[in-house]
Amino acid sequence: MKLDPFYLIVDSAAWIERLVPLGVRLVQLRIKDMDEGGLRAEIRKAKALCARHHCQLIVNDHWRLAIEEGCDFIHLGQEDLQAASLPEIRRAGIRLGLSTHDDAELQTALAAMPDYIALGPVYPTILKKMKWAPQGLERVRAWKDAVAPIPLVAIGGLNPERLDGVFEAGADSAAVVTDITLNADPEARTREWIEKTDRWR
Ligand SMILES: Cc1ncc(COP(=O)(O)OP(=O)(O)O)c(N)n1
Ligand SMILES: Cc1nc(C(=O)O)sc1CCOP(=O)(O)O
Ligand SMILES: [Mg+2]
Repeated sequence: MKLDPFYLIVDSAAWIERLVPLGVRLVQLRIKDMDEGGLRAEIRKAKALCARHHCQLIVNDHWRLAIEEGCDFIHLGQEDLQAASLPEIRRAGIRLGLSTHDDAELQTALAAMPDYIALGPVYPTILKKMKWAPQGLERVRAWKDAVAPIPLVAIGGLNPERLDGVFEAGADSAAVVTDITLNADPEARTREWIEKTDRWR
């Protein structure tokens, strides 16, 4: 499976409505702290927008709702995976991306045979407090050797200047939140990401 090299992560369908029409091909809806009705409405809206704009939607965390809403790709962290039912996910035929941060997590992820494996944080991130030190590019290289042919997603502190480094180290896709959502001009920054990832597409 080929992932687009630009993997946008946002926390609302409103962001998807704003940025996906610019040409984003891979987007994750990552919503924390919302009631089930609100989540369902956001997922439904995100799914419709992504279908209209030929963008792959990946739903973070809320795998049951994603299945119920007819989505076809989810992302889970290691704790999410422990609480989830892999057989149910497989029965639904939904694709699965998994987070990893160390060797033990990598072994757990490989055993689940996911559709991609994410490694982070490659650089320091301001989005959330993490217990892992930045992994660095050597770690991206080591992960690529361990996961291939499963696609590798790099995440954490990425910006356009860091993209060539992570792709040269073996990442297949680069995931981003704050470099875009906290940018003074998110639309212009999104276009910059699309352009900068073009040679890796
Ligand atoms: C592409 C990608 N990689 C990693 C994560 C992090 O997932 P997780 O560890 O479950 O943490 P939360 O994002 O749920 O806070 C991700 N969401 N996407
Ligand atoms: C959501 C997330 N997961 C990570 C991991 O390492 O698993 S790093 C991260 C935050 C990514 O945001 P930004 O691009 O703003 O650094
Ligand atoms: Mg999670």
